[in-house]
Amino acid sequence: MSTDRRSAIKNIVAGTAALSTAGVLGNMDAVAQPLQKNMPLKGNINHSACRWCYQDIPLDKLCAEGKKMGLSAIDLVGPKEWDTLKAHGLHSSMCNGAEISLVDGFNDKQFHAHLIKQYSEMIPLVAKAGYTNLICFSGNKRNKSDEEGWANCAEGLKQLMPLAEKHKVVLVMELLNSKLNHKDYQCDRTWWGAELCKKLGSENFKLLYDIYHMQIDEGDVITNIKQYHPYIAHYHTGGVPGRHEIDETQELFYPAIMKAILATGFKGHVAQEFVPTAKDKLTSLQKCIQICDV
Ligand SMILES: O=C(O)C(=O)CO
Repeated sequence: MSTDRRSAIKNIVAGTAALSTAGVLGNMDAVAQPLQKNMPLKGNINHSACRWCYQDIPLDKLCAEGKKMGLSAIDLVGPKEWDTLKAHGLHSSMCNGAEISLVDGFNDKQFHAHLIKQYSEMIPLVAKAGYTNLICFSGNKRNKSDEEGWANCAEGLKQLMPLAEKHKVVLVMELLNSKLNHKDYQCDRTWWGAELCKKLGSENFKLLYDIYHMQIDEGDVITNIKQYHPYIAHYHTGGVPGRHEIDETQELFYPAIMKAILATGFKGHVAQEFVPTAKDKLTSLQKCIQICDV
């Protein structure tokens, strides 16, 4: 290598290190950097984390530690735990507790009576607590075509829309992969969920775009977010493959995904839903928040 070329490369490396130390590259290099304990958050992304990923940590501790690292909400918590969130000044960004299960959902008429009763009871509770998003699921296909799934979901959900609209609650159907984790789940493609939103024609039914699940089933994450964002109320994260930390050990580049989400004008929450591999799960959570803090 010529001396000129070698010294040019040295200069680039030194320059990059200097920029990085000064924090100029910000979270674009947070992916591969160790956690920066006192890095202030930028305030553009509303950060949340899913309760189930930290089951062995008492909710009170998760809230206290989460708040310190910049969480403004916790996901997938039901009425019994809302008081704990409130005591810490945290929002419930995706309420649960009305669903039967991921496999038994709105795409099957045999569950409609039960689901309508449960959601009719839960919607006013969500509203009274000052929350908006309530999770729901399509259920498994069990040989139903796309058309039958859409028709059944629409028939069941339509009965809940007037109550949801009255209480300003949004029923949010989660997109899950059917290739690996939830075989036979029906709402497994963004276009399928968006079509259901169109059939319902209500701002009170939207989608939870789970970045981990959708990378597995359809990829094109940023393109799909750009195309379908009017139907998306909420986002979940997770590293692919493995659903672990969203750092340099996996294939998605979360800072770019977060920038694409912000560019759509999104004002909701992004909830971390990776299963930590690190012994110190809360340090992992803080680092993943930093990665997403664009
Ligand atoms: O169970 C799962 O895989 C989920 O993503 C639920 O949010």
